[in-house]
Amino acid sequence: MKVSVPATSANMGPGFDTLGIALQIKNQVVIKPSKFHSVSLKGEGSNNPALKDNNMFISIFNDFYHNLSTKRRNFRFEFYNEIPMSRGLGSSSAVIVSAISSAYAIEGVELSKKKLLNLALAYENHPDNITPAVMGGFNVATVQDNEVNFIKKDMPKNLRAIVVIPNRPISTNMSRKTLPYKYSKDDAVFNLSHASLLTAAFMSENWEMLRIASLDKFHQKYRMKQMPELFEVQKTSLKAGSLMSTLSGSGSTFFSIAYAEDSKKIERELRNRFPHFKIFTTDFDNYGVRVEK
Ligand SMILES: Nc1ncnc2c1ncn2[C@@H]1O[C@H](COP(=O)(O)OP(=O)(O)OP(=O)(O)O)[C@@H](O)[C@H]1O
Ligand SMILES: N[C@@H](CCO)C(=O)O
Repeated sequence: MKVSVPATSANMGPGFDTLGIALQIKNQVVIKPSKFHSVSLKGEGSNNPALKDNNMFISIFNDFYHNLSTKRRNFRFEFYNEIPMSRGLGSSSAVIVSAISSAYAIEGVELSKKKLLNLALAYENHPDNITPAVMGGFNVATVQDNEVNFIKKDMPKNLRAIVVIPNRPISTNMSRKTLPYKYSKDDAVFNLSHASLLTAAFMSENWEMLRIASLDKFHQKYRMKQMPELFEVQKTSLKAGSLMSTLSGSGSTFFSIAYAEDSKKIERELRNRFPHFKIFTTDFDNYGVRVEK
């Protein structure tokens, strides 16, 4: 059995804890019944031996598997990870979503994407990464009475994402602690109006509006101060022709959207300026988690 889950970029500027989009960068796990428990890791995280013993995937998988099954089978878990950890590309959401999906699939128990999303919420209480990880596409999501309510929009083929992945991680938990406890009414109205405009721009495919609509006063500047080069990444990307350029989730990755025909030039300029960062262009994912039995 094989499960794959896309990377996600959350917030998208002003949509703190609300907006998110799925990318064609994936984590994949292959699970096979086996005499003994074993784990193999390729790609991101493979240089971290602790992940073989103390792995968030295995612990969430076991929570669900032990609830769903009376049998005590052992498995071999083969992880192929493309999503870098603690870089703001939804690595934790991908693990949560794939672990829950895998436990249901291995037991042959039906699980709708809507139920999966609500189960994932118990492990990550903001819906902006888990929703696109499950559904794919661009998503607006809110939580009411422990349920995610969302609207999804498929991304068109003429746009690309350009990601700039710094060589240092930022932990989401730590980074949330650097944010103000309270915001002024002016800042609240600023973010409300920009997030609304950004959502309307995606829904109506008014891409030229993104440059203004993606401005934020809630979180980016506080987080980017931890890595001041990110201000230059943003300027370079916008100057080179990106439609928008925002901190991805809690960082440290910077995420830009551009027309397909502009994306390679933007990628080249970013690479020239920031040779020590990992920089590439990718498509959007419109499907979300995929289970192959
Ligand atoms: N492939 C993986 N296997 C096991 N655990 C992982 C994996 N990827 C991420 N994790 C766990 O998730 C933690 C990273 O979560 P964190 O929320 O800080 O970053 P992120 O999800 O990449 O960023 P963001 O939420 O801003 O997009 C890691 O420290 C590790 O505990
Ligand atoms: N909305 C979340 C995304 C990262 O998980 C944050 O900005 O902290």
